[in-house]
Amino acid sequence: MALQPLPLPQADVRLDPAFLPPAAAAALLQELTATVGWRHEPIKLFGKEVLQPRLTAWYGDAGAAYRYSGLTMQPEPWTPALQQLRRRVETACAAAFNSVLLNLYRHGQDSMGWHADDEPELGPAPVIASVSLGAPRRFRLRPRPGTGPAHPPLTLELPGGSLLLMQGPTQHYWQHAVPKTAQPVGPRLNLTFRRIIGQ
Ligand SMILES: O=C(O)CCC(=O)C(=O)O
Ligand SMILES: [Fe+2]
Repeated sequence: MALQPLPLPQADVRLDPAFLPPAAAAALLQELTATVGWRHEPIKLFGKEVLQPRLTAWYGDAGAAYRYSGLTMQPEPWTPALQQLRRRVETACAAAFNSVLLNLYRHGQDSMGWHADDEPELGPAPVIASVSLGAPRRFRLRPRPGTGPAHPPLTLELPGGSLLLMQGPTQHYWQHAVPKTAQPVGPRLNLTFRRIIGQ
């Protein structure tokens, strides 16, 4: 299959629900779950430090540092499995990436709140390629409050092995989220490949 565009105004979002063959997706999920250096990072929420509702890791080229809360964060070096996936994603997206953020949603209570990936390090039109492994979870898109187009929110189900590409003006005009679910769901591992520009 190939990437198919979603009909959203002021956005360029494309989905391939079957990017990785099931056996390859299952093997990669198993390998990454076991070998990635997962962290449980705190975030500030309304002035209080709480743990993020998911585990994270960050890999990339040595030059792909980014600033976060006044700290310069250095990525872990690419593992062979992540490097191979990066090349495959680059070919499918016709884009180059120098880092990947991994999120492990351990169960239905792990989630990601509404946000846009619009950090200055990602440049004016970020290209974000998102690979999902494991349990399917809902992925929501909504117009950015204030600047987004008048359009209802959209809910997608991202299955294991899928590839979602967000590029062009998407991060300017839209936000996305992975809501919690009361359903019993197994772990889901998501990788967002990014290009960090200019140090
Ligand atoms: O888990 C997902 O599908 C989304 C992850 C995401 O939005 C991010 O890492 O910025
Ligand atoms: Fe995001």
